[in-house]
Amino acid sequence: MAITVGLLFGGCSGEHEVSIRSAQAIARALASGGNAQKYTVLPVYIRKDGVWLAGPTAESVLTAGVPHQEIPNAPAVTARDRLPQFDQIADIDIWFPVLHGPNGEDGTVQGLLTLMQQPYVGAGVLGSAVGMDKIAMKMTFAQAGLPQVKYLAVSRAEVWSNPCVFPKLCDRIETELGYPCFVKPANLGSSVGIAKATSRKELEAALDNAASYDRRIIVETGVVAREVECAVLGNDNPRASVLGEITFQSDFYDYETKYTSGQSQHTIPAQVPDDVARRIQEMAITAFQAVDAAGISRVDFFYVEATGEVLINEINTLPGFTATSMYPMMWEASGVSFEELVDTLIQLGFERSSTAAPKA
Ligand SMILES: Nc1ncnc2c1ncn2[C@@H]1O[C@H](COP(=O)(O)OP(=O)(O)OP(=O)(O)O)[C@@H](O)[C@H]1O
Ligand SMILES: C[C@@H](N)C(=O)O
Ligand SMILES: [Mg+2]
Ligand SMILES: [Mg+2]
Repeated sequence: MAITVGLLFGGCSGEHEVSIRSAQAIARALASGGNAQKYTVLPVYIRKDGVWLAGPTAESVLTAGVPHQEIPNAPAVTARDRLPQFDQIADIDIWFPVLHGPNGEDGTVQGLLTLMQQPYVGAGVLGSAVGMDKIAMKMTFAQAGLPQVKYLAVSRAEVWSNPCVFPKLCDRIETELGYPCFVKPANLGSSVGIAKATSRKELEAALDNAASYDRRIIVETGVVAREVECAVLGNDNPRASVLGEITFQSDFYDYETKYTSGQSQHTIPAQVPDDVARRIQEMAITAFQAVDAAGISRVDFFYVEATGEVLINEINTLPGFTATSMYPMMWEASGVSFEELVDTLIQLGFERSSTAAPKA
């Protein structure tokens, strides 16, 4: 009998639209070749307001590729409306959370599925939470000996609450990091809410904007470097893909550059010396294990060619699967087709859930 995969997508996150595009690609791969007989896909869509929808609405969002339009003047949503309708999801054998960003890639959904004793693809609560929060992630990477850019952790309260604190905060950033610096909401992805600041005025605006997305904000020294990524696949013995390099004309790899076809170029395998490639692959595995990721991750790096220095930027425990996303492309170039990749991820999800279950 076919395995029913609960394809969980959408979500309360600034990456909602990206999640829909990733889910479309995964649904196609699960319906192709040998996977078509092996798997039945049951789409489960989480609306931006947190309501879970299975059935025809989820199917139509997946087909159309656009978020569900909320009904004007609809009654206020209650906690009860948000909860998944269990009669519709009772047949699911394993969940594939294709959710990017907060409320999905951050351990929240993983916690719910763990409590329900449901197998799922990807990292558990710890790996998802640590991998999502760029401040916790960087502290973990530092502990694991991974080199990274200098950064400062900032809170929304420092940015918003007290007019005397804010100028001092900006002074500290200027003294300790200087310009250019990158201001980011700690818990987000797809470059949503990220800005490069080259002056005090830009820094102030960037902090205010990042604070609108998250209580936790990170400010980093800006580096001039090549951007290289590595895909990781596996549980306790993860393997690293060949590397990919991204190039673009824009100031940095922002949302539009990421998701508009033709705005970025991908070179896979990345043209870097063999020893550098090996070092980056090792660092990717170290990062994966340091945060306790599982199944899947993409690790992003800066390679400063002039000095040979490699700095880790971040890990993504549920990387994008869109047409311009690197994770499936790097595996394709490493000899793992998209169909094989989603099949492997599901098998790894079953394996992980059988070994992660606590002794009651
Ligand atoms: N410290 C930095 N120095 C130079 N460029 C940076 C720095 N931090 C981020 N960038 C630029 O911003 C982009 C997005 O940063 P980052 O990967 O941290 O964000 P993200 O939102 O988690 O992205 P995603 O999850 O989609 O990969 C980088 O790919 C790079 O182009
Ligand atoms: C989806 C996006 N956060 C990525 O890492 O690909
Ligand atoms: Mg990210
Ligand atoms: Mg990144």
